[in-house]
This record gives sequence, structure tokens and C-alpha cells, in this order.
Amino acid sequence: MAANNSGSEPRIPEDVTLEDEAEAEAKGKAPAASSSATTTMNRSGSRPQLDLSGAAIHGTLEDRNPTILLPNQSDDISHLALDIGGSLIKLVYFSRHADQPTEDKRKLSTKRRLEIFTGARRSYPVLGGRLHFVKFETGKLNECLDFISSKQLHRGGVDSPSWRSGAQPDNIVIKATGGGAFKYADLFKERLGVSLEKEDEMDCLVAGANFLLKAIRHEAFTHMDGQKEYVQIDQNDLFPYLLVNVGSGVSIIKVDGHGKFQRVSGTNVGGGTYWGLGRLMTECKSFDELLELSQRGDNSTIDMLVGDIYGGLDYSKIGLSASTIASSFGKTISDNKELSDYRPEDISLSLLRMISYNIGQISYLNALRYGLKRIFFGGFFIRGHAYTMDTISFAVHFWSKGEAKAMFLRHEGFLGALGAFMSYEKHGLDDLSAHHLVERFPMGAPYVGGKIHGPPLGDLNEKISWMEKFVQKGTQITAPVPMGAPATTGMGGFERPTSKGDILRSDASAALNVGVLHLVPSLDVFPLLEDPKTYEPNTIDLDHDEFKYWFTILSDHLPDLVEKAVASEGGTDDAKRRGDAFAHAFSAHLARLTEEPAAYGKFGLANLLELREECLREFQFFDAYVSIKQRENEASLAVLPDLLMELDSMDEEDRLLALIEGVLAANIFDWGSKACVDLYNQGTIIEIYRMSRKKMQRPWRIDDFDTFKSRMLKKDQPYKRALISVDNAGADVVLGMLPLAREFLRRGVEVVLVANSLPALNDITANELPEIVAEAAKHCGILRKAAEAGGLIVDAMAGIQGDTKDEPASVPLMVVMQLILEGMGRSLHTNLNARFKCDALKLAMVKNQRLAEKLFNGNIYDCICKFEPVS
Ligand SMILES: Nc1ncnc2c1ncn2[C@@H]1O[C@H](COP(=O)(O)OP(=O)(O)OP(=O)(O)O)[C@@H](O)[C@H]1O
Ligand SMILES: CC(C)(CO)[C@@H](O)C(=O)NCCC(=O)O
Ligand SMILES: [Mn+2]
Repeated sequence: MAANNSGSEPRIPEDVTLEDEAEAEAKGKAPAASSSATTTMNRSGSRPQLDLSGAAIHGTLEDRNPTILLPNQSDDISHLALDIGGSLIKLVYFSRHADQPTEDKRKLSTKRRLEIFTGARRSYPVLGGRLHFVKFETGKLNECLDFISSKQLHRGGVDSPSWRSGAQPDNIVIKATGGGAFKYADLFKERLGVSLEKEDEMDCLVAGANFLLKAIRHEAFTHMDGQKEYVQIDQNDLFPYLLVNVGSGVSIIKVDGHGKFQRVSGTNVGGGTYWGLGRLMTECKSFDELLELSQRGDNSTIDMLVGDIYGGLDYSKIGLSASTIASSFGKTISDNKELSDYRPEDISLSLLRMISYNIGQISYLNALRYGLKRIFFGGFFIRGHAYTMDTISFAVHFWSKGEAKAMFLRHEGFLGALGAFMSYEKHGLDDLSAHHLVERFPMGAPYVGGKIHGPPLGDLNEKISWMEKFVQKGTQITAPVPMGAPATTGMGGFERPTSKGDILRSDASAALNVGVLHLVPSLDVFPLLEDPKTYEPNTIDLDHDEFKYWFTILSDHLPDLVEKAVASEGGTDDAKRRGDAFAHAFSAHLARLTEEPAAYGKFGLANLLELREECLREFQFFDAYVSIKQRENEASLAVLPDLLMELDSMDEEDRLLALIEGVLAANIFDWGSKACVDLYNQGTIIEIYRMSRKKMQRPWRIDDFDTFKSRMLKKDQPYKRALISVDNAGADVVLGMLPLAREFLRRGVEVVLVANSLPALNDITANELPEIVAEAAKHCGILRKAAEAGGLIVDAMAGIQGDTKDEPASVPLMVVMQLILEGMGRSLHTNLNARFKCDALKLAMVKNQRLAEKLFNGNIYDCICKFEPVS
């Protein structure tokens, strides 16, 4: 490595490539050309670009995982796009990860830890970032301008080099759509010095909807009778559909493909009508207030119902029940009353029903006109409001006699802004699939609706103070929650909405409802999945009951976790503060999910556990179990030589059984399981391991060992390579998985150890594996030789369970592969039902009674050895 001009810091060569050549080849691309001084790498021709020229390692030579600075990385991957509508301004902006100065020691380690290092194979930071969603009232445009200005979003964010150097680019161009892109162009120029590049509103709506439906896993859902159900959209069967954007006014668009659409209709009776009329008639000061009123309303005091006309009877011959609205506001003609004689609650509900129903009906008519079965509703009028969605769904269902389906989008109001964002060609984000985006729910929305409702993103201190403030006040930090199910009464009527809590959650914490989208370009579909399209990692969906159970488990475990986390950071006062803040933030998420398990999209157990890890990271705990892991690694490494000797003295068949038994027994070391943690207090690691081993009785709950053994013993068809996905540190990896890996190696099988890049509880990470392997290799010739020859490879898998990283792509496909998944997180909560293109072995000890019952009708400490050969 050449010396850096700035001093002692080493540099990485300028021709560093984003993927190694073997990978590039296997993806059918020529390896990237080297030795250009100002290489601008483009990962796939459509991914965000990264300028690696002048890249320099930040830190000392001794550092194992130094941060790499990219001084010439321009701000072309930090972007802002706007949709300035008649009522609201929507912002979508991208920030690269860790929007933090690199000088700060703690934050430096953050960055470092977020980088994936995989031995010598890769040594660059993973390019990633976040898509944020924020909205303001158009009437408060100034607040929006202040927000952009304070975060310097128009100049690529406060982190961008142009901002730091103080350089003032002459002509910053921001993509904008909606009428305001025309109306306010001069104001933007004047106030921020930026030019708005106008993108067509309908183009943007369609692009945004197509992107969401393609790239976000559970974006669309139905909402009927208070029940929300996520819909998995088949990419190959998306078009045609009808898109109804309910903003101030309503646009109805028939979408036939990407960029292929026609605005077939619209209506001027829309969100602006509800809010405008509502404001005049009720004197409400905000949209939310009006919506909240509707919740306590009874529209039968205002609407003329069929029963009012028919003397309490249904008009069943034409399918109308007595409670069907015959004429919205019709009752007010005869009452001889003034406006002030009506309850504002009732007025609001009548209005909401009139407008929602009308929109549903017009949408249905257009769907009918073009023979479309699916209608997606977007726009901020919907506001995630259960009653609105139910009314629209009811209308569509009623009029189409169940033929057409109304669906809603989680990012409802951001279609146009997202579309404008996608129109920056250099993003190439349209090429992203669901695997590149991970939705996260940070605690503390920065600005919503023009008011400061939380700490600025990324400012830890303020985030903590914010949590503390809320705790003091005893205020629950929870996000908007749609109200309870409105009941229908037979053929066409609705009862008044029944509300759970009688308030509609305000917009204040709406950022919790739509998470920040984390863009992780390094994530790819695991190529050995039998059917990546239908792959669903989660084995168990968290419905209400299931969630309640896990809520208790996770809440009970929280004090212990906080204690470990605080200890992992030296137990300082600062760490304690962060620990408390973490506990409150995570509890708030749990409370939110208790009210509505689907609040954050379709949520499985793996997502819930990942949320906890993400929350820890948010308060800068990166490895809560670090010291426990170290202790357990050392204790296990000390007895490894004896174990290996014992194994070596056995014949092949006994050894195979002992190895699998060993893996299952050692999988007992899991700090997420209360029962196991209680066990740990009763003996040393080795004692527990021995006890666990002694106790296991075959047949196991699932016991395919004999088939596995026969396959292993087939000499004419040896495996070429085994991908072994490892779970926990300590005995689990050292006494369980390493001996198994060693068995493969001694049989001439190449082994790839796959570990998480970031830990979940006491996971061993890809960073830590090489050291453990090196330590183990001191006592074992097989491991040593393999590690030296590179036959033992370590690969990282992203922090999300169930999203395994590619197999090393240099292997031709005909190679006989075996995939081994170990542990509950990898082979029970997720992947239990997943099918692969290669032989798969799923090994785990079940360390939770409910899971054992639910999955296998079994008991805690049952063992699973599931072998699935591809026949
Ligand atoms: N906080 C809010 N303030 C005002 N209106 C809100 C709010 N939240 C939801 N709404 C509803 O959403 C509507 C605006 O939705 P949206 O932002 O999609 O439309 P727009 O882009 O402003 O309008 P258009 O596309 O017709 O120009 C409002 O008319 C109102 O009915
Ligand atoms: C004018 C737009 C497109 C502005 O977003 C929207 O408000 C709208 O579709 N209004 C309805 C106009 C109509 O078709 O009757
Ligand atoms: Mn709009």
C-alpha cells in the first residue's frame, strides 16, 4: 500500500473494485478495469455510483477494520425530491448511512462496525443509505424551506463534501412534481438558490406506485371490516391496475406498465373537499382534529337513511338495508335546524362517508369501464384511517359484487414524491428489488407537519433527551393507530365507527408509520433458493395472540439485555442513559405493535427480533454481549482439542452422529432464551454442554439423521462445497459448528462459514470468525491447512435473518452443494419451510416451549435435524 500524502495513514489502491474479479466474472461482467486515476465505479450500471478515487484508510495500520474515507465521493447519491400539492408538500430524501462526522470516537466505531469485512476478500465500506419521508402543509411552505435549509438537503445533506468545503454549486437542480413545482419555482430559487426541475405529476404518481409495488415487500394491503391484510403482489401479474390518488382532488389512472398509463378520470370531490367543507362547518383547526371528530360521530342525525324514507324498513328488493345512506346530508332539509344545532362530530362523519363512498363508487365505475380487478388507492386523504379505508373498500366491494378489490398503500401520500425521486437517472433505483430495501422504524421523527416532533435524525444526545422527556411525562411514544373496526349492518349500511382509544393518533409521530427505507445495495437474492419470488423467510406471522406472547417474552428479557448492553459499553453513565433510552424506545415499539401488530407492515418473529437489534444500534450499542461472547469463546476453545481428539478416535459413522449431536447440544447457548439463561447460572459452559449432550435422546423431534448420514457416506457423489451458516458465539460455534466444518474439510469438501455482519444478541459475527478459526487452527492441522489454503472461507450475511448472502459466485453451478443452517433464527423462525436448489440441513435446538408446541407439537429442548436433499 502506498503512503498517503496526508501522513501516516495508509491508502488503498485507486483501482480498488467494488466486487472482486471472481464475483464480477460470475455475474457475467468483465472484471472492472484497473489503474484509472479517477475511477468512478458503477456496480451494475444502474446502482448508485461510488467514487473510490483517492480512497484512504482512516485509522492506524493495526486497526483490523479501518474506516475508508472516500474524499472524492460527490454528493450525487444524496438527493431530495419534492411533490408540492394543493394541500401538502411531500419530501423524499436520501442520506448516506451514519450521517455523522467521522471524528467522533464513538461514531467512528459505529461506522467501522457497520462495514462488512469478510477476511481478505472485500475491504470497502458497503455503500448504502436511507430514504426518508417527510411532509409539510403547503400553506406552511416556509417551514419546509427551513427544514431543507437546516439539513442542507438541497446541497446533498450536511455530510456532503460540497457542504463541508463551503463550496456553493452554481446551479443546484431539484426534481419536483405537483402543481407547486410550477407555482413556487421562483420562491425556491430565491430562498434556496435552487432550480426546480419539473416532472410530470401523473408520470411521478405512476412511477412511485410501480416502485413501491415492486420494491417494498408488504406495501399493499386490503382493509375490510377493520381487518388489514397484506397482499403479496406478483411482479409478473401486476398490470393492468387502476390507481386512484386521493389528494386535494382525485386522479384516476389506468396503469398498463412502467411508464405506460392513461389518466382516465378524476373527481373534484376529494381530500380538499372533506377538509375544506369540514373546516367551514366544524371550525376545526386541523385535518387530524376533523378526522378525530368523525370518530365519535353518528351520521344518522344528518344523513337521510333508507330506513328514514321507508319507515324503518329495508328496501331489500333492490339490495338496500334500512341503514344505508339514501341521501348524504338529506336529513338536514327537514329539521329546520341551524348548523350550530348539529354536533361537529356528526357533520365530520357524514362528510367523510359521503366523500369516501363517492370516491369508492367512481373508482369502481372506472374499473368496470376498463375491466380492471384491482384498484390501488393513494394520496394523503386516506391517512391510514381505518374508517376511510373501510368505507372505500365497502363501496368497491358492494358495487362490484366482490369482483373488484380495493387496496391501499403504506406510503400512500408519497407516490408522487417517490416518482420524482426515481426520475434522477443516476439513482437507477428503479432497478432495486425488495431485497435491497429494508424498512426500519427509528425512534424520534424529526419534523412532521412543520413542527418539531422529535430530535433531528442521527443526533443521539437529543434522541436520548427526547426519550427522557417523554418518560418523565409518562407519555407513551406511539405512532398513529388506525381506529377500531367500523361495523357494517348488512347490505349497505355502516354503524358509527367504534373506536378503540377514542383519539386518532396525531400526525406527530407519523414517521413511525412509514419507516425509513434502508437501501442496502450489497444485499442480493440467495441464488440457491428454489423459488426466490415466493420466498418468505418468516415461519410464523405475528397475529395478535402470537404477538402478545412474544411481547411478554421480550419485555421480561429487556432488563437483562439492558444490563448486558450497558456493561458492554463499560457501564458508564453515558451508557446507562443510552440503555434507559433504548429500553423506552423498544418498549414504545412493542406498545405500538401490541395495538396493531401489522402497524409496520407484515411482521414476523424474525422482524421483531431484528427491530430489537436495530433499536440497540440506534442507541449505539453494537455488540451487547461482547464480553460474554469473549468469555465463552475462550472457555470453549480451551476444551476444543480434547473434543477433537475424542472425535478422531471414533469410526466414521459414530463420528457423524457425535458431530450432529454436538451441534444440537451446543446450540443451547442462546442468550435470547430465558430458560437457557437460567441454566447458565447453574454451571460452567462445559458442564452445560455435557449435560445438554447427555440429555439428547434420539429420535429427535425431527430426525433425518440417518438419511443425512447415508448421503454423507456416498463415496461416488461427494459434496464439493458446504455453506455453513453459524449462529452463536462460544460453545455453539467452537464446539458445535467448527468440528462439523472440519469434518467436511477432511472429506475434501470446501467450506464457507457464513455469519451475520452485525450480531443479534450473542451471535458470532463474520468479523469475529477469522480470529476464532485461527485460534482453533492452532490445535488442528485440518483447520489450519484449510484456512491457509483459503479452503475455509468466511462470508458475511447482512443483519437480517433469513437474508443470506450469495454463495461465493466463483463456483460453477453444477458443483454439488450442501447448505447447513444452524440455530432457531436461521432454521426455525425463518427458513424452516424454505426450499433450496441444493441439499439443505437444518439443525437447531428449540429453546422456547411455545415455538416447540406451535411448530412441532413438541417441547422445549427438542432437537431438529431436518435434511432436505434435492431429489
Ligand atoms: N395534516 C394534514 N393537513 C392537511 N390535509 C391533510 C393532512 N393529512 C391528510 N390530509 C388530507 O390529505 C389531502 C391532501 O393529500 P395529498 O397530499 O395527497 O394531496 P395534494 O398533493 O396536496 O393535492 P393535489 O394532488 O390535488 O394537488 C388533504 O386535502 C386532506 O384531505
Ligand atoms: C389537479 C390535480 C391533478 C392536482 O394534483 C388533482 O387535484 C386532481 O386530479 N383534481 C381533480 C380534477 C378532476 O379531474 O376533476
Ligand atoms: Mn398531489
